[in-house]
Amino acid sequence: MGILQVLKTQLLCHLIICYVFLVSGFIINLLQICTLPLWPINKQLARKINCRLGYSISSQLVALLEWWSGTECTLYTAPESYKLYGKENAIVVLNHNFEIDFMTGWTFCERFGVLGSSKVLAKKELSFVPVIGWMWYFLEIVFCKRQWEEDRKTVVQSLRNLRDYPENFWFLLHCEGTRFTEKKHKISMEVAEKKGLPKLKYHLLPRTKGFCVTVQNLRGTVTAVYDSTLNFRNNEMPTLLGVLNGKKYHADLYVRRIPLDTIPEDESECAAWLHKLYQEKDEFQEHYRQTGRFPGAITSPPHRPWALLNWLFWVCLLVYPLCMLLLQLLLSGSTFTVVCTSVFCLAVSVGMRWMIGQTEIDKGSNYGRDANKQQLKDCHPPGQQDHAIVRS
Ligand SMILES: CC/C=C\C/C=C\C/C=C\C/C=C\C/C=C\C/C=C\CCC(=O)SCCNC(=O)CCNC(=O)[C@H](O)C(C)(C)COP(=O)(O)OP(=O)(O)OC[C@H]1O[C@@H](n2cnc3c(N)ncnc32)[C@H](O)[C@@H]1OP(=O)(O)O
Ligand SMILES: CCCCCCCCCCCCCCCC(=O)OC[C@@H](O)COP(=O)(O)O
Repeated sequence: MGILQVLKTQLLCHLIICYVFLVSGFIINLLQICTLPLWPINKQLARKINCRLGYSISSQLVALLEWWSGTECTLYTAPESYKLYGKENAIVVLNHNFEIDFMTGWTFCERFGVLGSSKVLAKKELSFVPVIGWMWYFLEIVFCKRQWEEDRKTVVQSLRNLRDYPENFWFLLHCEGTRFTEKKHKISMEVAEKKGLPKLKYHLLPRTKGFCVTVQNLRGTVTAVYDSTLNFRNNEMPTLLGVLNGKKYHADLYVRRIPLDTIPEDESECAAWLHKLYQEKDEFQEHYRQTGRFPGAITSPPHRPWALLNWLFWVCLLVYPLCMLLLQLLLSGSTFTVVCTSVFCLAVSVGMRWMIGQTEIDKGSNYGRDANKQQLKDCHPPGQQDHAIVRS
């Protein structure tokens, strides 16, 4: 192991990275608040400014993945589709199996110049995560409680707001609605069985409502669906802590560009279309499992330097004052100040660890596991309900 690799595993480095992320994030959140008076005067300008500010936060995670951990991101796609990436609005349908799939998605956004404007249908809980969740308010991210009756109105309204968005954007949908676990998979396949749908081996059954409503409301704004299937080589199960420790992973993403006008307008046909898409995605994963690659040509988009430059800018700006502060603190000789600062640093570290915990699958929600007992009941014929509940 080289010196650099050892350095990457050091707690001090992690603390500095987290400090830079947090402090720069709070500064940017503050700048985003400063754009509030601009919204009623010049909404499009406010949106463009927020895209740049948002970029300055999310690109730090891209820099961490690309430059710190050196993770390789390979794209399998048709050359004729490749030409259009970044030049049109698109809905991205992505499997949800990995703790860092959001970072990998962001890395592809960065390579095609749509990172600042990228959107997602995200669970409401993420809006409370400091820095990223707060940044998302200003980027008009669509949040859902994953309770359709409550979500219907807000999701439709938020999608309609995106119709005149001034920048090209990719709107990400994890139609499975939650990350893959064996338990959730088992329950989800029980639902599939009851609905007479073919079983999926590598995916949970997709929830169709979010997809159908997105297609409906963004028709005319978005030109294509990017069916994206992600996997990592050699059965790697990447984690954010692994990335922070400088571990190099190998992401493979297979993307098919599907023109939006080929997707049925009728809701039940649209839902059936999505179920069929997930069956195809399952076959691609099977192909990957068997051959170690996806079908199609490899057309890896080049690295761009901007994420790294942005990160270095914040490091230069924030690390020097930190050193001065710590030096002054030590020289002050006040035990009280030193203890208070240590407690403060400890609290920040705990907060940071909590944020990282948001990405961890084993700390994930019960959605699709226990929370959907009622829905499972609805799918079961009378008499079989208790069995399903006990197993959930
Ligand atoms: C060239 C490169 C291309 C691509 C690059 C890749 C990516 C880059 C793109 C963009 C990046 C942008 C941002 C990335 C950054 C961060 C993202 C990080 C994470 C955020 C992600 C999340 O938060 S995921 C969780 C929230 N999102 C969703 O849930 C979306 C999917 N869900 C839906 O659409 C739902 O329909 C809903 C949320 C709108 C409503 O939820 P609800 O639970 O009420 O669902 P339904 O009413 O649909 O559910 C009931 C139906 O489901 C059946 N059911 C019951 N139990 C189960 C079960 N266990 N499993 C499956 N199905 C079940 C039930 O029978 C009902 O069936 P119906 O037939 O009646 O619908
Ligand atoms: C350079 C900085 C290093 C420090 C990084 C701190 C990062 C904090 C990141 C918080 C961002 C959270 C995005 C997580 C996305 C995600 O994957 O959410 C899960 C949901 O889809 C589904 O949840 P679930 O139902 O629980 O599976």
